[in-house]
Amino acid sequence: MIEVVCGLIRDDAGRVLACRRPPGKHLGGLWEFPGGKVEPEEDAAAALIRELQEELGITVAIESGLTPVVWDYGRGLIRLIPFLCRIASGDLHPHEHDALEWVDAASCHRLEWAAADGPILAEWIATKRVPDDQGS
Ligand SMILES: Nc1nc2c([nH]c(=O)n2[C@H]2C[C@H](O)[C@@H](COP(=O)(O)OP(=O)(O)OP(=O)(O)O)O2)c(=O)[nH]1
Repeated sequence: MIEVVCGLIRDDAGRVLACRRPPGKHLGGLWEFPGGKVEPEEDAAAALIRELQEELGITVAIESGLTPVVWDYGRGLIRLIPFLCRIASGDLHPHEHDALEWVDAASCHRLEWAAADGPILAEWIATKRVPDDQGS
C-alpha cells in the first residue's frame, strides 16, 4: 500500500485549491489536491507540510483530517489521506502543476478530478452543509 497525503487548502471564502496534473504524468490533465507520497518513517502531517512546501512554496497549518480513501489505478493500492489546512505563510508558486484554481462546493464539479478524490470531495461538501448556526 502506497500512502499519499493531500491537502484541502481552504481560503476565507470557503473555497479549496484544486491543482491540475500536467500532461505526460500519470493521471495527467486531471485535477487533484496537492500532496504526494509519504516517505518511509515519515508522519502523514509532516509529509503534507513537506510536499506543499515543495510543490507550491507555501507553509500550511493543518486543521483536521478527513477520511482516507483506498484506491487502485491498476498500479497497486494507494491510501489517499486528506487533511483540511490553511496557508500559514508564503505565496502560491506551482512547481509541479500546470494550473491552479480555487473552487467552491458548486464549481468543483466543473473540473475533472482524479477518481480517488471523488469521495473526498463528497465528504468536504457534506461537511460544509452542516449549518454552523444550529440552535440559534
Ligand atoms: N497528490 C495527490 N495524489 C493523488 C490525488 N488523487 C489521486 O488519485 N492521487 C494519486 C496520483 C498518484 O497515483 C498518487 C501519488 O501521487 P504523486 O503526485 O505523489 O506521485 P507521482 O505523480 O510522482 O506518482 P508517480 O507518477 O511517481 O506514480 O496518488 C490527490 O488528490 N493528490
